[in-house]
Amino acid sequence: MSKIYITDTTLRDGSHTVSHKFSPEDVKKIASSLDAAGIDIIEVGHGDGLTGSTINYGFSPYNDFELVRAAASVVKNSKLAVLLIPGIGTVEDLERAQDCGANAVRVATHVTEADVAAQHVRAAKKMGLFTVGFLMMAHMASVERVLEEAKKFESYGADIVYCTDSAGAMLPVDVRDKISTLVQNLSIPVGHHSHNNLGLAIGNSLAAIESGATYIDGSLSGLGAGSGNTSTDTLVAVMKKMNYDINADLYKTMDASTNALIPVLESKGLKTNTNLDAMILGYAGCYSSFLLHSRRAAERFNVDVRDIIIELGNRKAVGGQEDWIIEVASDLSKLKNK
Ligand SMILES: C[C@H](O)CC(=O)C(=O)O
Ligand SMILES: [Mn+2]
Repeated sequence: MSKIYITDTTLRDGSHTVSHKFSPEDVKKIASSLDAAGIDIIEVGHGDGLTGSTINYGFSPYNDFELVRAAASVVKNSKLAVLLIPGIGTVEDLERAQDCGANAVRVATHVTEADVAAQHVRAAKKMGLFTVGFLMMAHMASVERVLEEAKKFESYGADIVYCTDSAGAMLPVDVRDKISTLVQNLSIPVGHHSHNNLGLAIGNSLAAIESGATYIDGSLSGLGAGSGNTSTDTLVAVMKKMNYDINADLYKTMDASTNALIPVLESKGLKTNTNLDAMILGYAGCYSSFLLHSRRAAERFNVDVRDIIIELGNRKAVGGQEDWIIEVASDLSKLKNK
């Protein structure tokens, strides 16, 4: 199985959800957690890309360059990306973003208009940036047309090309058709970016991976435009469960949501209905009604509730065996204090 690389777009697509009001401090908190979690690429900036802060797309109190600089001050291992939509941002903006610490760019165009990105992709490559061609609204074009446009990005020198479901309108069968055609006919890697408007983001991401995509987007707790993006947290859990080779660490990715993103959202009066302990029930194959008792046992024995749930899954506990929860928590506590 090929290695799968994850791009997290909490700080760019997720920016739509906070009306482009992530501050440099918010960016530092979230980007450092994503970096610590082993996320391969962290995208930062206005939701509509570099210099998107306008009357058309919504003003941000912070400019993209401040945000990139804030992320660059904490990111040690991940690539740091910006999104550039030719016509909104310019090559000069990209140079400035690079000066602030960006080392990757996603050049985004409508799915039938890759032509407008030729000079931006060539300039980005010349600047030594990791360069992604990002074909938006991919549901609107036929498989053949998506391939034709993707080939343009390849010919301009892009390192990867994305088939982007901007409207969250694609069904798994559409994702399979488009991604497998790109994979079979391009010599550069293929990526996919989902939106969850039909509740299909994780399923479509998996369909993309099973069709040969090796770059997948997510965002913490699924934060993003519309119903949000593929949740990076869930994506990492599912990929680990399926034994895919990824760099991200499951607990640290969850912690990035719980300890970085959620407090930032709460500070802005926003809430998510993320329930990551429940996600671990699915990861571990543990009975859903065990969650409440597991949380209580975690507190009582001062152990991580996720470890309890995973161990209950390993021991194949079923309904009626709730007493095992205490036993597992006690065993984990003894191991911890050994
Ligand atoms: C500018 C858009 O928000 C880019 C994107 O994430 C998408 O098309 O989806
Ligand atoms: Mn998007």
